Amino acid sequence: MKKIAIFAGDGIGPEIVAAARQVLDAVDQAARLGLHCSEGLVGGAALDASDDPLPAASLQLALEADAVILGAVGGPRWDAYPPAKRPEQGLLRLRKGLDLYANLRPAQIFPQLLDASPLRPELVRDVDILVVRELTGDIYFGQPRGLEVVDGKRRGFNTMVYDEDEIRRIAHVAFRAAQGRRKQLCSVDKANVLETTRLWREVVTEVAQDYPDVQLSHMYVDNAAMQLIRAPAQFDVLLTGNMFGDILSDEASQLTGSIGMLPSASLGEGRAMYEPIHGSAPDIAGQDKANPLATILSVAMMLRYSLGAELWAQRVEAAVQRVLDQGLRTADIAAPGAPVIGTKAMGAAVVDALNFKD
Ligand SMILES: NC(=O)c1ccc[n+]([C@@H]2O[C@H](COP(=O)([O-])OP(=O)(O)OC[C@H]3O[C@@H](n4cnc5c(N)ncnc54)[C@H](O)[C@@H]3O)[C@@H](O)[C@H]2O)c1
Ligand SMILES: CC(C)[C@H](C(=O)O)[C@@H](O)C(=O)O
Ligand SMILES: [Mg+2]
Repeated sequence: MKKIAIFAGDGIGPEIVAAARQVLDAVDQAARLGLHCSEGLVGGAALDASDDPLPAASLQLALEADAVILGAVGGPRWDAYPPAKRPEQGLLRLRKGLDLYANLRPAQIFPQLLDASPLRPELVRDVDILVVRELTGDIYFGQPRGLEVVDGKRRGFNTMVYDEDEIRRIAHVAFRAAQGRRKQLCSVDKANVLETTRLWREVVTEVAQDYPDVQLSHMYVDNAAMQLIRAPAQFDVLLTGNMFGDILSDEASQLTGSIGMLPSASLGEGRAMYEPIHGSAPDIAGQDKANPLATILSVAMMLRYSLGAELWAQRVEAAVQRVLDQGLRTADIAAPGAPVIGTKAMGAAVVDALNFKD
């Protein structure tokens, strides 16, 4: 038996997770994986119930699970909460508590959606990028941090910090990933200005010695942000820190047509969480409009990385291709004026496509 902890979270979280759960249940039944799924609270939903965005019981549930699925957290309802009590802190503490330092965010082009990308089809056609984002360090977690009043003036401060071990372990993940792909790794930093990322560049260069078959390049983050729009097909694996990875992966999602298409795996030693890269989308929450495919593709990543079910991962990915082939579109990936379907119908269509026999 494999234990799966599910945290739907806030906003569109419960809607996209319900759709992904249907897919997971269908696979579980067909493949006899023997999954045992338990639901827990994180984010705003947890704050409402317990005044803590990550209650101890939720962390425990995640620690005992073989894998975790997370929808999304946050929303305007909790915006005025102090920083440490915001829903997002629940997610960050969950990632840290499970030591999920490697966040893999694949930006893969679906040929059916070439028209949905704001970029010209010839620019994105050959895009296949894996963003490897460090997830438990950087300015997100550095101390000291805070808000204070100095000489009558309000001041906010955070600390960007990486030690060499943190950089080395994520670099190894990225090099190994590159070995299984096109063997090109671009490490993104701001080494011209920031000490942390100067160390980043040094350590990544040292780690490269262990991977002579991988071609390493370095790029400043401002240039990388520009190159992702100018010529995105030049990238294979993009290795970067927590904050740059957050921003660049949202940017990369647009190459695919929508942030609603980008799944992710957050991996540690023997632990893993699967989460779409997008947020709780308060503007469309509760309206059956959200695209559940990023979450469904995250389930495919879970089948691959945590459940040893590669064949079923491929079947889920093929089912997503099939619904796109059928022309089924949620609003975010539909051409202007074209018919759209809702979150529930998209989830059901993927389940149907799973059962489809050629
Ligand atoms: N992993 C997470 O839980 C996570 C990630 C990002 C943001 N957030 C939180 O979510 C809240 C909203 O943040 P935001 O608006 O900056 O980012 P967002 O990703 O929630 O939404 C940005 C835009 O993308 C759209 N969008 C996002 N996911 C979509 C989907 N599946 N289908 C269709 N459209 C989709 C939204 O409607 C919105 O217009 C904030 O509280 C933020 O902190 C959480
Ligand atoms: C909600 C927030 C903490 C989170 C992050 O910055 O990591 C989100 O933007 C993401 O990309 O998963
Ligand atoms: Mg983000």
